[in-house]
Amino acid sequence: MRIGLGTDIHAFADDRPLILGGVTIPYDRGLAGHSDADVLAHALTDALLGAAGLGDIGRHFPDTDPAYKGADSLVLLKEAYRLVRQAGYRLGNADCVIMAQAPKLAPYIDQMSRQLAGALDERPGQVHIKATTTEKLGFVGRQEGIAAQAVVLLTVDSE
Ligand SMILES: Nc1ccn([C@@H]2O[C@H](COP(=O)(O)O)[C@@H](O)[C@H]2O)c(=O)n1
Ligand SMILES: C[C@@]1(CO)OP(=O)(O)OP(=O)(O)OC[C@H]1O
Repeated sequence: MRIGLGTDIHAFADDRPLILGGVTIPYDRGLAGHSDADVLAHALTDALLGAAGLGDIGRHFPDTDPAYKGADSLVLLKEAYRLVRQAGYRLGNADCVIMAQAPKLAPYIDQMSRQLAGALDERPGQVHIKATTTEKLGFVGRQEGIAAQAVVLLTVDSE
């Protein structure tokens, strides 16, 4: 088995949709980024790449490349996992946490699991997601942005 850790942070921005785990969340602001700024999908992508020893999201999908401007992060996640599978690994499970003071994310968590697992062609039960505030502390608490972390376990693919 191999373990991987991913962390990502994006600042809030006006006039952007808020997309987390492939789900568009109704809110008055979104996140700034070169892609759709799906901070959760990016953290999971980095965890998968890290576990397989394949670097990070910026190495595979640079934010200097116009091809990824406005990119759907689920497409990037899917491509990263294709590389992970090609390297001979398969997802055991992922556990993720979103740090957001607002909005309330609990109603959307199951949908995010389905979206992320769907992009990987794996089962929703393999991608667990949680949300927490930071009790109004720090940049998350001041509602300046959202952070996400993910850990994954990969197994050696026996197929
Ligand atoms: N953006 C968020 C943050 C948290 N939740 C849910 O609320 C619970 C309590 O959060 P605390 O930060 O006060 O511990 C947390 O366990 C989540 O279920 C949420 O839905 N959206
Ligand atoms: C996804 C990419 C590429 O569009 O851009 P961003 O949306 O800015 O996201 P980030 O997590 O800062 O880095 C990865 C980038 O390469």
